[in-house]
Amino acid sequence: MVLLEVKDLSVVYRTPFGIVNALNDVTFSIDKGESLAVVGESGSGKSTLALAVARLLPPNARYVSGSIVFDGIDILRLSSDEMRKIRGTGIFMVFQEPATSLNPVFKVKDQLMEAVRIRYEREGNTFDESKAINEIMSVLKDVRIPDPELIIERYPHQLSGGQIQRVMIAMGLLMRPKLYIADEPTSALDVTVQAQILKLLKDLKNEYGISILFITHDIAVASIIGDSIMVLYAGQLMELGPAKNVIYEPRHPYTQALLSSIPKISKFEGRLPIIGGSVPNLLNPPPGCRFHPRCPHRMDVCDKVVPNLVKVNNVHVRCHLYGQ
Ligand SMILES: Nc1ncnc2c1ncn2[C@@H]1O[C@H](COP(=O)(O)OP(=O)(O)OP(=O)(O)O)[C@@H](O)[C@H]1O
Repeated sequence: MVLLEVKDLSVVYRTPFGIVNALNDVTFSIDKGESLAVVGESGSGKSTLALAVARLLPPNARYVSGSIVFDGIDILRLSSDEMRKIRGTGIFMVFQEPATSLNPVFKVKDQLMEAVRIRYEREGNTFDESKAINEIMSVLKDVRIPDPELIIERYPHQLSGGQIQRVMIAMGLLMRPKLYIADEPTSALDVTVQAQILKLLKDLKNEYGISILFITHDIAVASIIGDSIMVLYAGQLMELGPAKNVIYEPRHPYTQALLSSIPKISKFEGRLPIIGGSVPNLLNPPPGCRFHPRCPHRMDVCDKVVPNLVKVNNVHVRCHLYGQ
């Protein structure tokens, strides 16, 4: 069953220097209980996509086209109040900087209590403090927080990055959203903690049937967390499909280049140079395929015509190598 369906989504930012074309015609869906990892270099539009889905784009952003249907509701048509109700309960988002997601003046316990209270309210139940505390302790154990009794009495600044991240994951679970959006939630953490949190997210996805939209610049991380992977480049969706296909039979030259930087999981070891050049300035994106200036397989057509998204087996790819 489809939970989130995004069609032809384009987003721009207005800036003093002109219009930044951050997302162009992005189409994808996420089923209930499925995870999609979005991967691409810095500036490819990943955060813009996550914020667009949660309707948390900054004021200088504008939806140019497309639709976002969440749980059967076209969320671009909702009022801010209606959207607020969906956020937190239907859609929960953990930001890149987890430290800024918690309120510095309240103890962890109060903030988790509030999350439970919001859910009780949504479900039409009367808030019961002792029941809520039991639930909080049980979820903190699920997220492998050591000494939860001590942690809940602390303020956010008294926690480590890994602890804050786990508290945020716990908060998401207490809210029981249908869609959990995580924007680079592990990138500030050390590798061991990153691996633990990814495993935890996967376990929780399976246990609670939560859908996940996971943003990362690291295709190795994407391959761990994503049932499917979307490769974004300069605001264009380049490849989208089941993780195993994208990782083991990458079709787009950009996906291949991303994979060549982690030879261990790729059969492309040593066959492609590490990707040269950088993501273009989106005030003035390259015409045609936005990857063409860096592409080792560039053809005459590539700087003239935007390739269509074509289906090759069960993967969608936007590249002239695969026809129009
Ligand atoms: N508030 C903003 N105003 C103007 N331009 C913006 C704004 N936020 C992002 N951009 C631009 O939009 C494009 C996409 O940015 P976005 O942050 O979505 O990419 P990203 O892939 O998430 O990158 P990163 O990994 O660095 O966060 C970039 O060119 C960026 O400079």
